[in-house]
Amino acid sequence: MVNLVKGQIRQSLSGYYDVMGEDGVEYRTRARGNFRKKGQTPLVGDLVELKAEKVDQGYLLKIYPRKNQLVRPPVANIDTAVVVTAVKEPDFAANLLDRQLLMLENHGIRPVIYFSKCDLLSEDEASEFTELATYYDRYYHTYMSNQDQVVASLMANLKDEVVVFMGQTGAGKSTLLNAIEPDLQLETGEISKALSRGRHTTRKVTLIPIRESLLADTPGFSSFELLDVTVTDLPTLYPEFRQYQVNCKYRGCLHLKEPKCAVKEAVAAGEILQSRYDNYCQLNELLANQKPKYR
Ligand SMILES: Nc1nc2c(ncn2[C@@H]2O[C@H](COP(=O)(O)OP(=O)(O)OP(=O)(O)O)[C@@H](O)[C@H]2O)c(=O)[nH]1
Ligand SMILES: [Zn+2]
Repeated sequence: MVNLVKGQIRQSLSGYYDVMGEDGVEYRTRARGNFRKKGQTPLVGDLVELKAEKVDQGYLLKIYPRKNQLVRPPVANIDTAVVVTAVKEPDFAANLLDRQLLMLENHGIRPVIYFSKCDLLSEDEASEFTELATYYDRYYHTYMSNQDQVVASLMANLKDEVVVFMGQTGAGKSTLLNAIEPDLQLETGEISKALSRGRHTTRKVTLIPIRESLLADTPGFSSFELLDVTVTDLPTLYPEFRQYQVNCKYRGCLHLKEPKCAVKEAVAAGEILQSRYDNYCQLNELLANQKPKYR
């Protein structure tokens, strides 16, 4: 008897896709040539339909439309990305954090911020960062690594979601994933990673069920590519701009040189963080000078 089942790809490894069926059964499947012809590659996180004579001999029939997808890690239908950002070592860079937040907003992925290495801050620096974290927390859930029960609060926020971890190299992604699930035993630190380079030659991506969420065990990297965003869409990716722009005098105000701009007034009044606004102006210039893309 041949079974037709709907499910979600939970793991991809050397051309095999392990699918958790809606019937609670795990199927090992392959993609037939029909996907290649269409130029489609199944991704972990994909909602699929499959046919299986035996649980280890299924094949994928259909991939349902994705709500989003990332390149690194290659995962589809992501609900939330935890942006791991070191407050020190490497030095905190507000514009890097902001770019990651924008990229995620643009993909329809909810960003959550995790400030790592807070234990390295002096008392003065710590109070400065707490202020910064409080600002970001108004618009995104924000955690500081030295908070009490930080892993438990973070995980409570990620229930029933597909979650990826991202951030600069050395930010502490593997360390955080290990704290969430010690069984992962991900290597941390540059030296141990350098020693084992080349050992893991197969590319495996897994969504692991941990405390009622599905976590990608492969951390992602920050993307420094130019955003695929128009100059007019850019300000809509800043939640605090969205909040103030209704009071701008001009419709479609880009908050640059326009008079009576509520966003600029909020920056001047210290209600919007100067670094966020400066970063916006920089990106606007970058996008405005970007060569048009022909598709
Ligand atoms: N003091 C302190 N060190 C940390 C913390 N989190 C991570 N580290 C250290 O920072 C270094 C990098 O951490 P990793 O977890 O390997 O960073 P990563 O983001 O996975 O790095 P890549 O795999 O290179 O992208 C390691 O030496 C960790 O021990 C923290 O909260 N406090
Ligand atoms: Zn404005």
